[in-house]
Amino acid sequence: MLTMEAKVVQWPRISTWIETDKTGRRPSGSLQFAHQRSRGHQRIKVLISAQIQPTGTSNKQRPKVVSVSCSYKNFPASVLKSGINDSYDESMILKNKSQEIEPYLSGRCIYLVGMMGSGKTTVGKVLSQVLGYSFCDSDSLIEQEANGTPVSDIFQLYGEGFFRDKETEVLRKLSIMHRIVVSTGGGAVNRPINWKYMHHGISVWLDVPLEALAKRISSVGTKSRPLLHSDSGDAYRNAYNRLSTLLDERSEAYANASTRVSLENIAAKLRYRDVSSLSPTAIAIEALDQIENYLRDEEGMSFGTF
Ligand SMILES: Nc1ncnc2c1ncn2[C@@H]1O[C@H](COP(=O)(O)OP(=O)(O)O)[C@@H](O)[C@H]1O
Ligand SMILES: O=C(O)C1=C[C@@H](OP(=O)(O)O)[C@@H](O)[C@H](O)C1
Repeated sequence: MLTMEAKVVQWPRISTWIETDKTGRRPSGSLQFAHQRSRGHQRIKVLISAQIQPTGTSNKQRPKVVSVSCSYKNFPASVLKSGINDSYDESMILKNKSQEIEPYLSGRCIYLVGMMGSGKTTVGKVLSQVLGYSFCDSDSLIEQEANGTPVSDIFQLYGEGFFRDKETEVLRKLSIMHRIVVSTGGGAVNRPINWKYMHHGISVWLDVPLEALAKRISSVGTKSRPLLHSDSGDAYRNAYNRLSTLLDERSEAYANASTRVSLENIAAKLRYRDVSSLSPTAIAIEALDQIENYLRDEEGMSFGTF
């Protein structure tokens, strides 16, 4: 989005006056201007609106512009200039973005990968809803296949190796399916065979700072996450230390994903101090942006004007 902002600044010339509304002797109302320009195969359209109000009773007083907004690619000024600051904007952006991208996915599944607590389930549900996809949690499928035995019990009763085999089996079955957003288990990235299956679709690595992961996990508890479970000590510290070791072991494997969504990058773009204020919707928007970039690189696709 930062690059979009730069593009808006680069082309200040306004070519078309779309609408003007002046009432009575004292002007008030709104002005809208659009500027279109071709860039390669894309047409870029920037829309600038100004709300105008009279400042007093005297006709000599000049009207004042009370707000100026600018949008580009359906991104309103709040996003382009000062970040996403309202959930209505976010929902609209997400909806528009998903409608743009969905046809180019050709039904391919989306696999969310990332550490425990990175938001694969939370963000995955948002994405599936806007794309009109089904949602699947690979841990839940493993539990179903084990007659409802929870993941933590599977680990305890049969060991991690057994769980990993089931995980691979579930990913193999999903790889021939379409139109599903899959939330994978945090360790699914370790086996190369799992990548073979996940590369049937598009994978998205949710890259979340350790502090945020440990905070989220220690607040919900580690009972359902056997690799993090500990009965004693400081929950945050324990989770942080264990996650840190796992991340060291897995970073390279996560980087196999088709795309990466860095919460630190989103927070920086939106000028948030830290990632804890980022909503699942804002993260889903970035995921769609990254998927769009991936599709463009992959196919050299020509997306329509936005
Ligand atoms: N953007 C977010 N902001 C704050 N909390 C979140 C966010 N995304 C997820 N969470 C919380 O973090 C915890 C783990 O999220 P979850 O989606 O289950 O992660 P995963 O499926 O990757 O293990 C849940 O309690 C969830 O509510
Ligand atoms: O990171 C891991 O190895 C694991 C993550 C868990 O899934 P979530 O990432 O959904 O918590 C679950 O598959 C299992 O406890 C192992």
